Amino acid sequence: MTESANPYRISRLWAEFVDPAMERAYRLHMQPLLARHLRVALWVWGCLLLAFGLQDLQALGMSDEFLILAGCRALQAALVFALALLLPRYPGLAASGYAVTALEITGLVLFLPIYFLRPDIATITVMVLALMLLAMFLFVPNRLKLTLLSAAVGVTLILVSIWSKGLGADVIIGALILMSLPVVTGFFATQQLHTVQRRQFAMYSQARRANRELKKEVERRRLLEEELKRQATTDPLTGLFNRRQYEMLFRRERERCRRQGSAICVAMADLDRFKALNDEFGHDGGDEALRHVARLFTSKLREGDVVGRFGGEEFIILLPDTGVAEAERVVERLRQALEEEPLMVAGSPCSLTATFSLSLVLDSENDISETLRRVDAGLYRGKRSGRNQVVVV
Ligand SMILES: Nc1nc2c(ncn2[C@@H]2O[C@H](COP(=O)(O)OP(=O)(O)OP(=O)(O)O)[C@@H](O)[C@H]2O)c(=O)[nH]1
Repeated sequence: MTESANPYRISRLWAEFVDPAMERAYRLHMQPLLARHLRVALWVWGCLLLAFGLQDLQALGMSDEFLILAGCRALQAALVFALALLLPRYPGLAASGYAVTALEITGLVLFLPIYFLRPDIATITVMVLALMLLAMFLFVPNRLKLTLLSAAVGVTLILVSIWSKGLGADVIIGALILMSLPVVTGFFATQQLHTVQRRQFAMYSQARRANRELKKEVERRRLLEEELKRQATTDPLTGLFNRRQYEMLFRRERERCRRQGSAICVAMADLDRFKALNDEFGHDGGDEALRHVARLFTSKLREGDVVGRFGGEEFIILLPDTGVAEAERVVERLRQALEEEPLMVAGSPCSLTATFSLSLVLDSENDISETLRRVDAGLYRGKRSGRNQVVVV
């Protein structure tokens, strides 16, 4: 992957993902946490504003100066609490950062009057502002570039205020150095924190993506395995069990019936004069007829019964837990259904019958081929004596 195509690349300066979509995904992921942290910061901020108001009252009494400062603090506290109350409903306000930035800049503007109204603590005011700048970086969750914008506004405002009071360049430079310290410290500390958080998110996203790919691969392999198993066990033309599978099913059912003391019968069906049908409708028409027979047999039998394709136009039917009399009824039902169900081959109706032979599996027979030898003889008899009938051997 080239550097520019890497969606996890983080800008060194602003500690944000270069890819806007990834940055959006990160902020959406962090939104609940950011909203929670911001709420706490806002409540602390609002309470501090009110506490400072009490201190102003103590120092200034009920003077005009106090009322102006109190008005500024009350307005700022109201805005801070309003955002804190809005956050649970609109957590997106925390992730975008614009609302917090507007609040920070308003806060800095409303903080300034104290510098003019209480000249006795002007130096302390500048130091408090420096602390506020540091707190903005470290405790108020916001995007780094937006916090830097707020800090730049704060520094400019205080420097202009100092200048407007007619103080010398040395004082202005001193204030600038004092302000730079928290801004630089806060900037680099936040930059590191944001970079680490985004790296963690990148690792989390990569792990999630790898997990998704893995799940897809597992599903693909499962389907492939199922398909391979289906191909290994079924006849591709009719979808019926192939010889290997019905021989295995015979052994299993034979064993189960033996344990449970129940009977098991095996039947064979051979389509009558199938060669003629092939000759008349072509090989494709013959295939269509074979699929029709497979569907018909499967639909007329019980779930536990087994239908397989022996080869060509011959079918095998295993009837577990079934005695000869019942098996004969079942097979006769198949014969009649085949005779009666309309079969359309290549759009034309065509009559199709089959000769059936069936037998009970004897105690001595453990392999289907032993039973089939006898069943096959019955089939031969049925063909010779007119076809379209059920022979019990
Ligand atoms: N279309 C198609 N025909 C098949 C397939 N397998 C075997 N056949 C055809 O089935 C026909 C079987 O013919 P025969 O064994 O002579 O038997 P029949 O014509 O059904 O005559 P009887 O069994 O005596 O009633 C042959 O023409 C084979 O080519 C197959 O998969 N598809």
